[in-house]
Amino acid sequence: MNVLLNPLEWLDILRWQDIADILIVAYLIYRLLLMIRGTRTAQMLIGLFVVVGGYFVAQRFELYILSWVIRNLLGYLFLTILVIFHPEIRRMLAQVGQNTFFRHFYGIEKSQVIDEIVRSTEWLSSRRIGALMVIERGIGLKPFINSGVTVEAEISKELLSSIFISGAPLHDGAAIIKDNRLVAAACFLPLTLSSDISQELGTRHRAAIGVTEETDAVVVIVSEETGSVSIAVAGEITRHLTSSELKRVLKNLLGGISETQPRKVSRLSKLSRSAQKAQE
Ligand SMILES: Nc1ncnc2c1ncn2[C@@H]1O[C@H](COP(=O)(O)OP(=O)(O)OP(=O)(O)O)[C@@H](O)[C@H]1O
Repeated sequence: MNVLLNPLEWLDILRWQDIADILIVAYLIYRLLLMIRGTRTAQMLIGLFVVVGGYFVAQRFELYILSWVIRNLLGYLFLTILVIFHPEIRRMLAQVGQNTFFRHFYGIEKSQVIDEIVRSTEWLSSRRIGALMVIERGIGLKPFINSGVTVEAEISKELLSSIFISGAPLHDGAAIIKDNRLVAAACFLPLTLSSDISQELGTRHRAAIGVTEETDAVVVIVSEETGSVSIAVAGEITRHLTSSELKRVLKNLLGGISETQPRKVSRLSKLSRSAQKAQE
């Protein structure tokens, strides 16, 4: 195909499929950029572009050894991308599966679990008992479940609360909820390495953010120091929630409305309003 055609000639040979093709690819790139914006993946992607750019420069100036080295490196590019971006790829695929259309096939009913979680956080927060509750969504949490102690029990405010009482054998670590059941406690989660997080937040909050960077889980945190309740999702934390705010956000995230994008504290009211509308 002659790429030096003038714009009118281009219009002549362009099929509707080509336009659809371009729009789909542009949309996918846009979604990808949205997903990685502000994350360490964005920095890695820039690094990758620098290497690819280096290759073209080396070719242009006939630097044969450098070209050879970069060409061999790029040979592993596909594998490298899979390894570097595997959390994003998993999250992206899970988001596709969580699309409202697909939800109709497996309809998640979590309202009772949400009530028990909220009642438990109220109880824990009023007594300043630290807690970390991870709720599995699309992406399996098996490695984290395996790091703790199997529980396999029906969720109740009493059970959840008693797990975190200081000195209880399972209080240290995270409780994991899967398919409306408490499956494990005392689980170890990966800590986030992000430097954007407030210095006030210690390892409990860092672990909550860490697991949401790698998976699409929703994490509820009660601070032992302040009693403050927070929620973490998609690598973002929203702090100082009241019980009704927590309930609304959990309903929004687990109860049917697709909300998997990173959110910030300032988005809470918007999030809550949309959840409220959905309830009406
Ligand atoms: N990687 C981890 N996985 C699971 N739980 C963890 C992890 N790291 C710390 N925790 C939990 O957090 C507790 C320590 O919390 P720490 O005081 O350091 O954090 P914090 O964010 O300041 O929370 P708080 O506001 O409750 O004090 C540990 O006793 C443990 O229960």
